[in-house]
Amino acid sequence: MFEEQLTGFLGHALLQLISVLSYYNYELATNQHFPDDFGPMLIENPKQNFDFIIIGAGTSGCLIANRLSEVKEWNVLLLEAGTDPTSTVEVPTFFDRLKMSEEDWKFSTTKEKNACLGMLDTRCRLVAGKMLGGDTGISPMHYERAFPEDFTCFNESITYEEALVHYNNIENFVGIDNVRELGTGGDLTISKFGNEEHVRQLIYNAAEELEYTKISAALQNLGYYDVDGYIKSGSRNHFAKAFLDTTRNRKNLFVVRNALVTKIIGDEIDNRVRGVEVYVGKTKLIVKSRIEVILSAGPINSAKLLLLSGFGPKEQLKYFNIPLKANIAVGKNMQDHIAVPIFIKVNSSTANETDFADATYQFLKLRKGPFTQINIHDLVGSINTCPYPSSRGNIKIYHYHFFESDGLLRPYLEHRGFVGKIMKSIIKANTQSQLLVMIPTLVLPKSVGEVTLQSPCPFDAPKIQGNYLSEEDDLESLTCAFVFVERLLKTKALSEIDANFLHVDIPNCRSYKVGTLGYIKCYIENMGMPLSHISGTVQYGNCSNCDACVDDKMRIRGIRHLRVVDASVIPKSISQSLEATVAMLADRAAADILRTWGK
Ligand SMILES: Cc1cc2nc3c(=O)[nH]c(=O)nc-3n(C[C@H](O)[C@H](O)[C@H](O)COP(=O)(O)OP(=O)(O)OC[C@H]3O[C@@H](n4cnc5c(N)ncnc54)[C@H](O)[C@@H]3O)c2cc1C
Repeated sequence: MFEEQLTGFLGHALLQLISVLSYYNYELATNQHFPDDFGPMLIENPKQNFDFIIIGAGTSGCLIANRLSEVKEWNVLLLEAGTDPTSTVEVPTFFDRLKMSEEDWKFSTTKEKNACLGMLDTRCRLVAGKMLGGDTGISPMHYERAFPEDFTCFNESITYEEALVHYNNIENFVGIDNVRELGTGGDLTISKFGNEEHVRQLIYNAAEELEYTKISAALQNLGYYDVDGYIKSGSRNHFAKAFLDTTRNRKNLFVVRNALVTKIIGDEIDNRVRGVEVYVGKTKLIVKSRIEVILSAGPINSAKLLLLSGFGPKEQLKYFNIPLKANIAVGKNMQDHIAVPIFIKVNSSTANETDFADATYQFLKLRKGPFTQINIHDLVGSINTCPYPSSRGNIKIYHYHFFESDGLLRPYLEHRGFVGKIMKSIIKANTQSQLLVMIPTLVLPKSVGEVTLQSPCPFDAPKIQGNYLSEEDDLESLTCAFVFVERLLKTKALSEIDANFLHVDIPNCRSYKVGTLGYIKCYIENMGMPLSHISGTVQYGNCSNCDACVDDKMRIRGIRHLRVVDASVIPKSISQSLEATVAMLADRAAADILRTWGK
């Protein structure tokens, strides 16, 4: 079945690569980059004390573990629910195939009212990486610093100038196009993807006709650009590789896989956190921390774990009979970027001739060629639309290109959860023409969601109410972006390839005339989907009487020795992708920990 679906250029090439990998049992995954699994030793002796326990070896967890274990006197325990990234993670072009895999937490929202209406059961799928490296193992690897204006949400606790120091600490840009002056001495190698498909030049030309010129690595806020990526020598440079590799020989960093933390434990008398309850495989352990517990489980799981441990809204915890430790607004204020894929039929050929065997050889032997690329997803437009434009651009447009009868189209649609009729209509169109997908994404949404508990059982998924597009302004913004894409299709550049809007058969929108405002809104509500760029669930703030859960040092308010360091603390969606900023915050938190507890 899987093989039948893999037709089209990349589908064939993918199949070839997979068969070569399995025939030769080719090990692409690089677990030799990581410290050994300390799980068996921890089970044998759980009573040993650690100075720091870090929950989650994702983006923030790997970076913090790296920084803290630089201090030889500190013993650092890093607990990760997932395992080592597999071979698939290594190959950049497979980035979209990791959704719904074992390396994805596979979350979904409750039934939505204004978005994802064309998805199964009207639930939005949310993706989150479950492996060493976390989301950096599952994302398309875009690396973008936030804009100075994005820092207003930190209430002046973090200035752009301070952030620049930490961005620089992390980055190691290799290549010539470093106009934004990214750092060059850090652990995270960043470069360009180097895709040169003909169609991207046409998109650049079309955007230019609408006065959005090509900008270099987003030096300016508005325009089209080739985004930077954390890719190193043709492979994904996820954060476990970038930040755990150099720690391999340290004797004071202990990394445990298959370690699901189920509770943060402490003393009510002095409001002090003292360790965690964790299942290593099936073995339940209590592990103690001498200095701090650092929660870096990502924006959904960090909120869930805090709630399970008694840090959250009083009423909710009472409902689940969880003893209250701090009455704070955990789980409220969930922010995300929301996107709408617009499918476009391309009737002229835009394909570059590629030899499948050659592509496979190029990747396996030389780490070059199409497998080192992420389709044309590294081509990004940053534009401004009504009704509330922003100087940083309120809409990003991402791109994807499917060749005729492309076998990667079905998994693309399935992983996003589209209902059968919608899938069928798009796949049918693809048997006759190539498809270009333009994906306008609202990066500064007003709608706010919430993460709560489904039950007090730590093994149950949390309840996630996305509330996507619940604010009318958000729907208006995406409607304006949709109209912008229609204008792009009318440009001279895109007329050359006979690019036309694909009329997708969306059962809920059949009563609308295609092209009317009613149709566009219906299209957005049905096809609109989140990008899982989630933040805000444990929000940061420097005020004493507000919904902030952590202070400006990311410590849980009113609680000692517990910090939250991950995407959940960012209080408001930022206009750029999140990883660079999440890493910047982790580097800043590590510096603060070193200042506070260092000898
Ligand atoms: C599909 C996708 C694509 C994205 N694309 C981009 C992009 O291209 N560029 C960009 O800048 N941003 C992107 N983002 C956003 C960005 O990746 C995230 O905001 C950021 O990586 C989050 O980092 P984090 O440290 O908060 O959490 P994560 O990186 O998610 O790490 C959390 C880790 O904690 C582990 N964990 C969770 N619960 C427990 C527990 N109870 N016990 C033990 N371990 C636990 C998880 O398994 C995971 O490894 C993307 C996000 C997703 C999901």
